[in-house]
Amino acid sequence: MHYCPDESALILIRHGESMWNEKNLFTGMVDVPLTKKGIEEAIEAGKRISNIPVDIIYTSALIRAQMTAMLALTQLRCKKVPIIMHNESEQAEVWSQIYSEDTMKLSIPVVTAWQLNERMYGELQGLNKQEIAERYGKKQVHEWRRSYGVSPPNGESLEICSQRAVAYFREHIEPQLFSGKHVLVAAHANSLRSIIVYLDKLTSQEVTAIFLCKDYFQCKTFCWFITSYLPSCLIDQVISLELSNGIPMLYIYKEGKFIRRGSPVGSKEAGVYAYSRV
Ligand SMILES: O=C(O)[C@@H](CO)OP(=O)(O)O
Repeated sequence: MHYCPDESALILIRHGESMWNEKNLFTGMVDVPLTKKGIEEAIEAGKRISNIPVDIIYTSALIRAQMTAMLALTQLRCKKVPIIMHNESEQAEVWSQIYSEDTMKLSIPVVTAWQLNERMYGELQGLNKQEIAERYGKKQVHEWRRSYGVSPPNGESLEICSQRAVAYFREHIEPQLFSGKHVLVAAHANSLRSIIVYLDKLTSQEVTAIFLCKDYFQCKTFCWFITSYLPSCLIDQVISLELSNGIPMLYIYKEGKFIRRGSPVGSKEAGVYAYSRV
């Protein structure tokens, strides 16, 4: 499919596997790097979006998302250089100036924002997910992990995480898309889930229902019921709200609407992207 001048692409990528994902530990705002597998996932994600002419990148302030963005960018066909913008102080901004228009044209600004960080998991951070499920019960842990309004002990609920992530998206990222820029966002399971809820205009009740369904998907009879009675759009949402590590999700912004296009797969022809259902 070719790009139309009046549409812009929004690519959401959850970071590749982190060293605490590998150990099945609650990570939240703890800043851990990618594993070797996570590095490979990030490079593979880059291959899948290599034809999309990204104009600007947003990542969280955490290294696993920043590594994912930088590694994915090594695969971009346009061969532009991603440059992390430093505006943590006036001096940082001045001292990181680029004094060449041509060089600027060959670079892609990378904006880091703590508002896109993973939800803060409070007193669960660093603890093993399996052990916590055995200690507090699967239902309680599922509620902490996947409900909309319930917070883990001294942590953020998805709702609280959404308030900061979606506010940032609307204030900083949406205007870029409105102006026709193609945007890549490399972030985390819950901050991206928050943004998808906003893009798909889901209500908090639908989010909770979706996670209840997802939980029962493993149960055969319930699965028969759900696939026979639930609208396919909701079943799709059960799948797409859970972004897998390093699998890009593509939205097209067109005429004031966000259209989910599934996960892009790189194609041989420049400027063309195909997409597969997630
Ligand atoms: O531990 C975390 O930070 C998150 C994402 O890995 O876990 P969960 O999938 O339970 O939200």
